Amino acid sequence: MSYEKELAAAKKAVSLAARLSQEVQRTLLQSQVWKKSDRSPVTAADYGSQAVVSLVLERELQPDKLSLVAEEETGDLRKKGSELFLEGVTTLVKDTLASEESYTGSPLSTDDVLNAIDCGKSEGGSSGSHWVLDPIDGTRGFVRGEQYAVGLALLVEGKVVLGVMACPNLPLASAICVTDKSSQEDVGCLFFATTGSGTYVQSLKGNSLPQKVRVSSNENLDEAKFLESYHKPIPIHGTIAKKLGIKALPVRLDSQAKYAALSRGDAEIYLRFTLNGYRECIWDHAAGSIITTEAGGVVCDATGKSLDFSKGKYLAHKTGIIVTTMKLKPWILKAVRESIEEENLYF
Ligand SMILES: Nc1ncnc2c1ncn2[C@@H]1O[C@H](COP(=O)(O)O)[C@@H](OP(=O)(O)O)[C@H]1O
Ligand SMILES: [Mg+2]
Ligand SMILES: [Mg+2]
Ligand SMILES: [Mg+2]
Repeated sequence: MSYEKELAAAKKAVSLAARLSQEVQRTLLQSQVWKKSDRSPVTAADYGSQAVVSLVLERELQPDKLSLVAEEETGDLRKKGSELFLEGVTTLVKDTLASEESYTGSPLSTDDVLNAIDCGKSEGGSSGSHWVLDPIDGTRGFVRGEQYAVGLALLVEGKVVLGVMACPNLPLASAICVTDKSSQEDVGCLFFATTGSGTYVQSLKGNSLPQKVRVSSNENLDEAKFLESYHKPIPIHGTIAKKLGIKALPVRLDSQAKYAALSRGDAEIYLRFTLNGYRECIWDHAAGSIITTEAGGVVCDATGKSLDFSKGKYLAHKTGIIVTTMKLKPWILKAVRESIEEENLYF
């Protein structure tokens, strides 16, 4: 199956959500950053992006029932005192949809926006088709004015078959080796992949044709570049990198932009070990994983097994996510195994 119609709808949804998020990022004030019950940040862009993607998928695909597994919920938006904020989100969604010719003139109420966000309550699973959405991944990076992504994937019978990811602040040239000023200014990437058809990137501005991307062919660990999350140092990453003989310091990036950067060869390794038994959500990895594997990369857990997206909203895996190239996988897994043993870590 080619998933042509689904891909076109997903690209449209993600591009519009990215447009909304860029608008918010330009004018965001610290006072507009809310805290969720787990203390993590959320903004009008997280809610607005989820509403836009939900509404666009609904309008473009007109499914009997849209099944969407998405990060945001409407509990806080429905509380007393949130009315102004909700009005603001509704205006953002309305203006974003109105910027698309085919959607001009459709009325939209705050209830429509709340219902569109609530549409993301599906639990996913191993049967049927489910869309998986992280409306703003890397909200911390978004708030700092740095990297973030809008990640949308389609799960069919428990397998990711399509992924689209917008990285509005990622240079088209490279996330790491920015050589001249013009390549720094040319930012905003849209990555997409469907099963068996490879991974492509195009400018988010829509002014270039899609280019096929491949992971790095570098086998020399001395020169390998390694990515990790921005927000928390994870000691075992350093142990693994030292064992591998990697000379460069890790490059810290927020969001699934790490998967996208690796898919086009900006870096060879992305390690994601977590502290305190944190459970990974599927929306943090679904789009990124297919974008990497379709570009010839590998995404697995600390034991070398592929990630399983079929168990509901959480990933079922042995702690530690490893993203790398086929060629380097055996070396990384060996270093991971030895580091886990040496540090007496039992996951
Ligand atoms: N303690 C933790 N360990 C690992 N991931 C965490 C975490 N707390 C939150 N996250 C997840 O990590 C994501 C960001 O990943 P990264 O660090 O690669 O930028 C967050 O996505 P959101 O920003 O969408 O909430 C959130 O889901
Ligand atoms: Mg996320
Ligand atoms: Mg998010
Ligand atoms: Mg979040």
